[in-house]
Amino acid sequence: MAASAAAAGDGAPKSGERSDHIRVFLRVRPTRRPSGFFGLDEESGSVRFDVPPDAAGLMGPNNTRSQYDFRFDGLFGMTARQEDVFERVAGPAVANALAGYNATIFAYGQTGSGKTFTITGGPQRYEDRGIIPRALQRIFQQCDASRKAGGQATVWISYLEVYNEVGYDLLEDSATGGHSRAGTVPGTKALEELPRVTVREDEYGNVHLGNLSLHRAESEEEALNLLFQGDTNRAICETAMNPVSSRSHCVFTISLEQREEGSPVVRRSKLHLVDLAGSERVHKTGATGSLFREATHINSSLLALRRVIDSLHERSVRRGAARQHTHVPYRDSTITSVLRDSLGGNCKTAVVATVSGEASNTDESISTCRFAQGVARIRNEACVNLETDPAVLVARLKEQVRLLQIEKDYAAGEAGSEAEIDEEERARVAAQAVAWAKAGPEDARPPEDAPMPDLGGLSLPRIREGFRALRELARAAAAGAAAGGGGGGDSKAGAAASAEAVAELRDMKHTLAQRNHEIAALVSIARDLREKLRAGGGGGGAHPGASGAGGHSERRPAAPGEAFAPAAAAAAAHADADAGARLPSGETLPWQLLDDRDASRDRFKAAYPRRQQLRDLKQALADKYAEAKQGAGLINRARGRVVELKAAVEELRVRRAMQALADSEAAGSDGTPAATADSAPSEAETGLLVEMEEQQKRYTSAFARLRELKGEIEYTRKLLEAGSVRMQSEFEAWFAQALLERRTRLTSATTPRRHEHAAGMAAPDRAFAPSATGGAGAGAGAQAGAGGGGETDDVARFYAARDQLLKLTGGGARR
Ligand SMILES: Nc1ncnc2c1ncn2[C@@H]1O[C@H](COP(=O)(O)OP(=O)(O)OP(=O)(O)O)[C@@H](O)[C@H]1O
Repeated sequence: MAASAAAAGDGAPKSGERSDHIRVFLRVRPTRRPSGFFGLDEESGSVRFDVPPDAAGLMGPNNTRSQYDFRFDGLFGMTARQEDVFERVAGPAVANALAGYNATIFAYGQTGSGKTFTITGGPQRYEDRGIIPRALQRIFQQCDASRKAGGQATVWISYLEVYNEVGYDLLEDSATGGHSRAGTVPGTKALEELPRVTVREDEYGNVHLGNLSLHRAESEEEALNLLFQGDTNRAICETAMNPVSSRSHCVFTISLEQREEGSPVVRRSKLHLVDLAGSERVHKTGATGSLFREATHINSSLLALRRVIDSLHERSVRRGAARQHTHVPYRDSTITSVLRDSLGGNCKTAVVATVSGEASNTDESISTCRFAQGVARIRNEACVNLETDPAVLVARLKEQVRLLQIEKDYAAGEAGSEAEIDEEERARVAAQAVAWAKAGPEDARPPEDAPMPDLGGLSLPRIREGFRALRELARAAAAGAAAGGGGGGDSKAGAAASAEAVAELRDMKHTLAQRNHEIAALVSIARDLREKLRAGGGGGGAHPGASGAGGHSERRPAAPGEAFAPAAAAAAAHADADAGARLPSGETLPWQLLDDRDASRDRFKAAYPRRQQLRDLKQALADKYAEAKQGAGLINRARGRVVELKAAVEELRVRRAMQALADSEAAGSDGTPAATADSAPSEAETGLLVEMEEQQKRYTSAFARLRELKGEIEYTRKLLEAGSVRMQSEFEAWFAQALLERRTRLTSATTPRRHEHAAGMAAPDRAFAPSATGGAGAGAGAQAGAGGGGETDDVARFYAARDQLLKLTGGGARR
């Protein structure tokens, strides 16, 4: 569904508006080499950096300070569990979103400090699930509970990536499984193929994200599928991108629409979960040339974020007109536009500042803490977003019109048949009238909007019967309150009827016309609203106060033992190895082996740094399946045993009853008192009952665990799938690069060598022609193989042109 999401929410009735500071948390990524330069006091939330004089160089050449103090709303040390982070940071945000407030959580920190781990989770274990999957679980639990109570709850998902100031929709076509380009993994795309999202601000300052698809998720599983789909697209895009430039912000948004049973009031809210790009200063990226310019460009969006934060603080300390006129430069970058409401607007926001505890990162860690302190000074004005659903109002007014029509007909003497009604009908009408009179709380009259009783058609006998029932009810109620209650039934009422009826009829006609007019106006408002939404003002336009936010994925030089980065892939394939292409492990794959794509893939897989991670996932999945199988066996056995025990208890009870009968007969004959059928159960029976209870407990807990396991298996399976897709995509990138490298070497070789190679290399390029099952995934590389050697030259030219373009645009283009 292509729509657009709207941010902010003017026009909606607002209630419970509150001004809150943005909450800030600090999380330290585990490391084997902590610097020891900082201490956390979790109780007070304070952090102290004490940089020894001999390490002052880490803080820059002109630094004279050695001690830095910061205060947070909460601290998470190196041993903090994902579960704890979720409960403290996201638990309140999820509760706020469910209560109708917009909420945002964003992670800020240098590359590799754990932003993605915190927001999305680790790719290795179920326990490493981050805030997004846990938030989805909690939200769907609540929605299911409210649906069971008769309410309505709808969840929508969108996933935005902001790269180089351009927004991309990571979920386009997810609903249909997506269409990938030839050679990429099905359902995934290269970034440039994803639809661009436009950011537009309306006259009220509301931000609209045009062309961002919103996907309705009926269940937690569907929502997780969307998350994995978006993450996979993100990973594939990273692979295909220039490794150092692959820095982006990502915003996962959960939109909620809730209504309690019978209420026309709708609560709309959004929860934005944002993974920002790495915050390290440009010189640290080690980028040069066009990449340096690109890094600067990306960094500028975070600088814009800082400027917004500073302006918001300035605004908060000013008074009167000066305050009103303080300019907040939201429009300076895409991510600040998207986050507009989350910063200083209608939203409850929390920030997780992530730092790495190693000595070499001390300056970045302090800079991250400073940023968080700035954010903590911002106040947001959050309110519950309530709207009255025009459709429900229209239905209500229609009902009023229907009743007025009936009354009008009656007053005009056009009521239905006057035939007498039988006993059964009389009882039914009386019951309807009494039920209507009793609707609503005790001792109160029926609520004004209680639907009128349906007497089964309007006729005098029915109306009389209804009134009679009401009179009896009133008399019964007034029974204790002395005599003289009711007004005598008949007499004068009929006399004045004629004149009054005419006047009443005129009033009713007038009211009827008014109601019809109101309905027409409301229908027209509803239609306009729908048109506006369709016109791209925002699918989320229905949702007040929306905004997005960005996450990030940065490619850094791979740390020892870390996953293989596409950067390494490219560098590896370019490696100066006469003998062949360099595999991610550093080994060499002989050029000739590239002729055999499958064999090359096997070698790549064997050398793939995330191979162990995939193996662990497979093992975890197998373990969980085994546990589920064992649990199912336990359940079956417990259930079988309970059935057996029940039968045994039943048999003992029958025996006991028969014994009691025999005893009572015997007592009748000799005069001793008889045992009764409900005499105390025997020891054997009690033993059976105790065992039955135990088996039932066993059954219940095994069943609960099995239900949990289902979720764990599903999630682990998705992690494995995502890991496999990523490996495939990295292989495609590496393979395309390796083929290109081989071709380049061939063309630059000496004539005799060229002959020598040419004999063995015409085939390889043909061998690389994309097949139905797995063509080239890495863009240009894919084309390289598409048609043999000539086209490979085209690819070489393409790369040269691309490099030229990158130089000219300062990095605007990306592969
Ligand atoms: N608290 C943690 N516990 C265990 N591993 C962690 C933790 N935080 C991060 N990691 C691991 O550290 C590595 C880097 O983390 P992550 O990718 O989340 O960093 P990031 O800040 O998002 O980096 P980037 O800016 O490159 O996206 C990952 O392998 C991740 O699994």
